[in-house]
Amino acid sequence: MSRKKTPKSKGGSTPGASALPAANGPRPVRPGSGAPPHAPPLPGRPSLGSSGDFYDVAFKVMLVGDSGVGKTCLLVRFKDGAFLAGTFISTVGIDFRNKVVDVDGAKVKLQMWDTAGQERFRSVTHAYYRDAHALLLLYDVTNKSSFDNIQAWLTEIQEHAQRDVVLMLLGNKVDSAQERVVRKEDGEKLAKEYGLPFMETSAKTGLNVDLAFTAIAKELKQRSMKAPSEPRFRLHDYVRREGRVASCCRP
Ligand SMILES: Nc1nc2c(ncn2[C@@H]2O[C@H](COP(=O)(O)OP(=O)(O)OP(=O)(O)O)[C@@H](O)[C@H]2O)c(=O)[nH]1
Ligand SMILES: [Mg+2]
Repeated sequence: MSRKKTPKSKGGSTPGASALPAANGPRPVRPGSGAPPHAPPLPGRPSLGSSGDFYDVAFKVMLVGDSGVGKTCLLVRFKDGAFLAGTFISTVGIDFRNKVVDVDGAKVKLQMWDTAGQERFRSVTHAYYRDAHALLLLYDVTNKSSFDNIQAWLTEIQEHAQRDVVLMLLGNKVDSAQERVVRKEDGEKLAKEYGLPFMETSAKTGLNVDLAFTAIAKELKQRSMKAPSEPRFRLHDYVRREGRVASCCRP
């Protein structure tokens, strides 16, 4: 996979681009951050997390992609069911949130790492790749350069993440139909090229947000706890079958 040179995204940065602070500079991370997770997956009987949550197994899920594609909003939508409208506050370094989800009777704790898309924090995020069990790679359907940069992100993932990391491509902000510049077909084509499961999402409306995280949780849970008699979970098929299409306006 070769690193593709691409122009800088609007308000964002590319992996491999030079470090340039945002025009108005990043501000501190949003409240609600927890302590960094450190435990490996823990198949077995329920454990008690530091925040008092019981779970059977824990996994680390990392969100990556250009600055402004909606990583933090996607995470907040999944965790709290809310949309962070208003002023864009760029993530500084890395932020952490936990959520325990029920997957086929098992309590799966997702330790979610929200990375900064800005290039100047890239060395911080590099350190976390190798411990991630799953990666959600986002682009913004209203921002062509964030889509063009996916190839460079994949190169970065290949360099720093585990070989068997679960990876999913998400095209976010599909609610912004008027501003859409990346067609769903283009996302599908790219995903197919790299053998990735793919969905379009909206942190604003919640479209496919729970599904993306649930699909990841199912895949990871099966990898660590699958009973011999249990049929194999097929992530691609699940995502294709369950994924919803934005109800309006294809370009
Ligand atoms: N319309 C629409 N806007 C969104 C959506 N998701 C995020 N946004 C907006 O896009 C901007 C950036 O969102 P963030 O979630 O902060 O972006 P990020 O990827 O975390 O950016 P960095 O922290 O800099 O890497 C904010 O103004 C959000 O309100 C979405 O699904 N639809
Ligand atoms: Mg962010």
